[in-house]
Amino acid sequence: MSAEIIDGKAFAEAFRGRLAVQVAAFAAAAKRAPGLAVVLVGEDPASAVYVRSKGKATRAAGMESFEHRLPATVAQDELLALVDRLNADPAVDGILVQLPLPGHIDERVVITRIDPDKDVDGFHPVNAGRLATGLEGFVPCTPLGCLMLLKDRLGDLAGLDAVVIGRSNIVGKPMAQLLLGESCTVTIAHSKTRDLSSVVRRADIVVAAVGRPRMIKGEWIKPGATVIDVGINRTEDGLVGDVDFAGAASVAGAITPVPGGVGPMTIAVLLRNTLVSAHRRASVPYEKGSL
Ligand SMILES: Nc1nc(=O)c2c([nH]1)NC[C@@H]1CN(c3ccc(C(=O)N[C@@H](CCC(=O)O)C(=O)O)cc3)C=[N+]21
Repeated sequence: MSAEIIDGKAFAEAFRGRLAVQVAAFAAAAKRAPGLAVVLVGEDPASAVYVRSKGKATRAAGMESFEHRLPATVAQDELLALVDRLNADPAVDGILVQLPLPGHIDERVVITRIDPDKDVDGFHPVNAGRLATGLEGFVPCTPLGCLMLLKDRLGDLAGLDAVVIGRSNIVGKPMAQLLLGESCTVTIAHSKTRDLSSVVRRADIVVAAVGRPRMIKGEWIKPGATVIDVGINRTEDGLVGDVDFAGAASVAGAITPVPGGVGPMTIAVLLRNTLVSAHRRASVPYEKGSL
């Protein structure tokens, strides 16, 4: 058996096309475009690439992109002052401070300074709490993108066994919350989990977000399972995921590739969250479920 390859790149492109139509409708109603501010501290080349592709995608969807570049040596207070200005700027619906930040800056302090209602990354503890308690807020882009791919393939997820490998605040924990919200039976596995292969073998849905190249082996996968690979690891053989793709693709029912799977969904959901924020802030109603 050979798995269906879930084409996240094509899905994200189609989704961004639908978003552009909804952005135009928002702009006509609100007399302004949705605005996303991206803050990049330092010159990390990989981060600079992401920030550039976010800016391109933002403009292509008809939104305004405000890019702020600060030197790696910037004082934390100066970064916080920029966040304060963006919080107060009516043209800014979404604020993203690219992580990681230089060592002398406390990421938690910066993230908690962002207005939770502009926190389109969904990283603010208020948004984590809203997700955990079922309140409206912002959900982190990568796990929400993974959920969109899962629902597109599987429809109703209720009752399915889901295993999330990784417990980060950015992917693992919110992914588990989302799957729980869909009435999956959710297991969160991590580096201290005993007998990981047996835990993975139970799962109808496997989400791998550990950041270790090809750690999840094909023999661990239940035949027919859906495998979502969040890992982006730069290795000597190029970009690889957390899942041994060749091994898993021979047993899974469907699997996301790296690249071209989850990554493009992250940016598409960032635009989606920004448009949702714009609607809420401008009190322009939108159809729930259409975004
Ligand atoms: N506050 C914050 N929010 C983020 O969302 C955030 C961040 N900081 N810091 C960096 C990571 C990384 N990230 C990616 C987004 C898209 C791709 C993506 O589209 N990847 C392509 C491949 C790109 C390549 O070739 O490198 C793919 O998987 O097909 C990857 C990684 C968002 N991040």
